[in-house]
Amino acid sequence: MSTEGKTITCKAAVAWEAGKDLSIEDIEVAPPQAHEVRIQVYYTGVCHTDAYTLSGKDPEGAFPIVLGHEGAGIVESVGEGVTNVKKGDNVVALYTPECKECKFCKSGKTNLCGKIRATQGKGVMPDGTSRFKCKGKDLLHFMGTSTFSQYTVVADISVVAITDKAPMDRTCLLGCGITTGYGAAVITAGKGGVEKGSNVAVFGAGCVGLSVVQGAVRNGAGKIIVVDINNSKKAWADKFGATDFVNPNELGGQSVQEKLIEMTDGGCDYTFDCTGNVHVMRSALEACHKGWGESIVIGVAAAGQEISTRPFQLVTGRVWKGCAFGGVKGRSQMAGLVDDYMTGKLKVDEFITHRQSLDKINEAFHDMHAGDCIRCVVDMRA
Ligand SMILES: NC(=O)C1=CN([C@@H]2O[C@H](COP(=O)(O)OP(=O)(O)OC[C@H]3O[C@@H](n4cnc5c(N)ncnc54)[C@H](OP(=O)(O)O)[C@@H]3O)[C@@H](O)[C@H]2O)C=CC1
Ligand SMILES: N[C@@H](CCC(=O)N[C@@H](CSC=O)C(=O)NCC(=O)O)C(=O)O
Ligand SMILES: [Zn+2]
Ligand SMILES: [Zn+2]
Repeated sequence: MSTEGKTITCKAAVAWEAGKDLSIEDIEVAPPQAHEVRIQVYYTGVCHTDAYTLSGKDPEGAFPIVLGHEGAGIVESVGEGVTNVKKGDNVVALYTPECKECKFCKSGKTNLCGKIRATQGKGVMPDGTSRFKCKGKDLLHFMGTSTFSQYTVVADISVVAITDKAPMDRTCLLGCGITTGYGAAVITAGKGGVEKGSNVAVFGAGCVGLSVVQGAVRNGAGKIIVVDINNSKKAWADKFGATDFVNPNELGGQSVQEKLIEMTDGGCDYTFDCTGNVHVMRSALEACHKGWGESIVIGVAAAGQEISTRPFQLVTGRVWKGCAFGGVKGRSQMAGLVDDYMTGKLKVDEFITHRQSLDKINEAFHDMHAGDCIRCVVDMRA
């Protein structure tokens, strides 16, 4: 029996309040309105940003909410006026939408689309309302995607169709972590990616950091130095093609920036913060080469946290920049990433260290904090 045009009751992991476990609930998901798409979510990754918002440290975090933003699934139905995807398409949800017509999209300078950012940040659909209800209460949407529900509704500009040949338990990870790190290295850094032979340091060897390493390898970087406080990450760094590993806690009196400057004859051409720690961000900037070194902030830091350095660091030519979703334009560039995955040019499977079913999604959050987890994929149908 078709569910088109009807409210669907399904399971979802609801965050009722900050700092508490998610609760598996039956929720009602309303049909998609004009320019909206209802997706049956098959798989979702759990990203540190979900944990960050759940912790209560996100200034935009509000509750109750359906978190999750790293999801793949199949379009169940579309609202009026939707032309970019159709019922039955395999899709990836995009927390960085691409309308192709706003000032940002047309600028050619950024992947940040401005069309629905304000409502997305408030946890509602572009018309200002929610499609989720539980126990008579509206639930908020998260990052325009809310993939911790078996069905979700997203704006049509927040979804991209991909080949049905690609396994969804892998493509879900292209919805955030892998794309973010890889894009930061091949799109955001420099003038279109790190150049061949350049020296790179990656702070934090999680899914995002290892994806930066993957991008740096792809672009033929010289030294690729992974910096992490967890020695077990050395094996991971090696696996993805890093040339060196530094544990900042094992440098005696030397600072990590001094160590990296020493290792690279004056400093790195590119550094990436993939930790979300503002002190690490400072080290990453100061480890850059005088005159041209660029540091890219990817990590998300809590409300109230600020970065600082001596302005002299910038006066003498180091550059601080950052990116969301790696600078990748989801609707235009996702198919290329999926192709790269399917043809063996982009590692994805290698990031999956843990798997859980929806009813065990809180375990996925615990896995994430355990130190041996790169990504946990949650099967939303189990
Ligand atoms: N800008 C964007 O678009 C996106 C941003 N993010 C953000 O990127 C960050 C990384 O995400 P993810 O890869 O999933 O996170 P992970 O926690 O998996 O990776 C972070 C790594 O950094 C290590 N680390 C922690 N402190 C330090 C330190 N002082 N020096 C060096 N390494 C350190 C951690 O070690 P340990 O294992 O010991 O904790 C861990 O290996 C998060 O802040 C996340 O919110 C994520 C996706 C998109
Ligand atoms: N509400 C948060 C925003 C945190 C943030 O920067 N998010 C990234 C994506 S992180 C993915 O895992 C992002 O897309 N930023 C651009 C944006 O427009 O939000 C906060 O205020 O800290
Ligand atoms: Zn994420
Ligand atoms: Zn736009």
